[in-house]
Amino acid sequence: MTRVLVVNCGSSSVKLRLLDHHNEVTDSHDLTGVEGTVSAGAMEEALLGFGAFDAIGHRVVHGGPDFTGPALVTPAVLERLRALTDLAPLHQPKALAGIDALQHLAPGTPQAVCFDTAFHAGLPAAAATYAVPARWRERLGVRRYGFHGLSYAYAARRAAELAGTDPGRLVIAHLGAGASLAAVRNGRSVDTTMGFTPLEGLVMATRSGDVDPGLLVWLLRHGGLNQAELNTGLEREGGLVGLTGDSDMRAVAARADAGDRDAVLGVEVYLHRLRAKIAAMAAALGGLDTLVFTGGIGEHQPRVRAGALDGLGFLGARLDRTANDAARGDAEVTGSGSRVRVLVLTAREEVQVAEETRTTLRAR
Ligand SMILES: Nc1ncnc2c1ncn2[C@@H]1O[C@H](COP(=O)(O)OP(=O)(O)O)[C@@H](O)[C@H]1O
Ligand SMILES: CC(=O)OP(=O)(O)O
Ligand SMILES: [Mg+2]
Repeated sequence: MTRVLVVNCGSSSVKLRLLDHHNEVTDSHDLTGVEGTVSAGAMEEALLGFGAFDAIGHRVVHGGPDFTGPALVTPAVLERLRALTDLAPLHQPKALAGIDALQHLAPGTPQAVCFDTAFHAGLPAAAATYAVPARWRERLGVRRYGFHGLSYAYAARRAAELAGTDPGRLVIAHLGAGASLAAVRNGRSVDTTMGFTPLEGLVMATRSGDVDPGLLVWLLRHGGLNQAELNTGLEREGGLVGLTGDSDMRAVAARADAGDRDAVLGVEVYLHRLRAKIAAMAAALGGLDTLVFTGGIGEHQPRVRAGALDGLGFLGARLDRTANDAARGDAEVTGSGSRVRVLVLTAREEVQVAEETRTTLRAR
């Protein structure tokens, strides 16, 4: 019966949603372009006019090795989350600041933390392990975690509901400011494109995604960069912004349409990587039955969906161009003769967070 205030600190936004006990969003506010942290003052202003709530649920990107499910916020939990800051530098400080702000604004209201990493906690060892020295893996805990799990958990359920059957070998593309893919079977993650941090994999708004690890060593030794500059280049000045000067796919796509050469290349690099990784996820599943697009770009950019499927005909995936261009909200965009169901789903991380928050409170 609990009304839950959900705080979703993404890399490019802070999204506040108040959900009633039916998971209907009754109040909502987005803070966009938020860098670094969120102050209590900003949070208080954003919450003006929101109705009453009984609990608060936070999306926290990194749960490290310890948090494989949601937890109630306690001083000890906060201490453990603070230790993970460098593993998700664009997200973790913001989420912690949000928890702190709400402890001041709504003292006594229970707060839960729900993790992006939890959905991938059961990744098969072959997908979770980097081929690095054993002492790094054992002493430093170097492994692949995976992220966007709250979005994947919701989308996997919703895909089954919409398709009216088990989605089978399911690949979900969460394409927002951050972007990743998950290979899902029977509701479980069997592979994903992000790793130890949310920097691995696809080209993102400001993150490079995959680069040759040898490049990093070379840049430190010969590129005149220190580790802070290397971090900034990969996390904040790479990806679409590094390729085109714009971090927002809307602007990049508009410039590409107008023939801007950097923007054309930016879209090509983005799509080249996306297609390659969709095929890799399909390989982890031994085939592909359902492909889902979600996240700001996945939901709102038909040209990115079309571009991703262009060249993936060998997987049996075809798009209905008209349905793809017209898709609003949750929609099926499968083309005729396609052996793969293609769906567009609105990302609803807040639903997953609200449900996990209620579960955590009940278990208290
Ligand atoms: N209405 C829209 N039309 C086209 N693109 C959009 C739209 N809304 C969002 N996007 C794209 O989605 C990106 C943000 O995705 P989102 O999932 O909201 O990000 P975050 O990672 O902050 O949660 C924007 O940078 C933009 O490129
Ligand atoms: C994990 C991650 O990259 O999240 P977001 O896309 O919200 O920045
Ligand atoms: Mg997001």
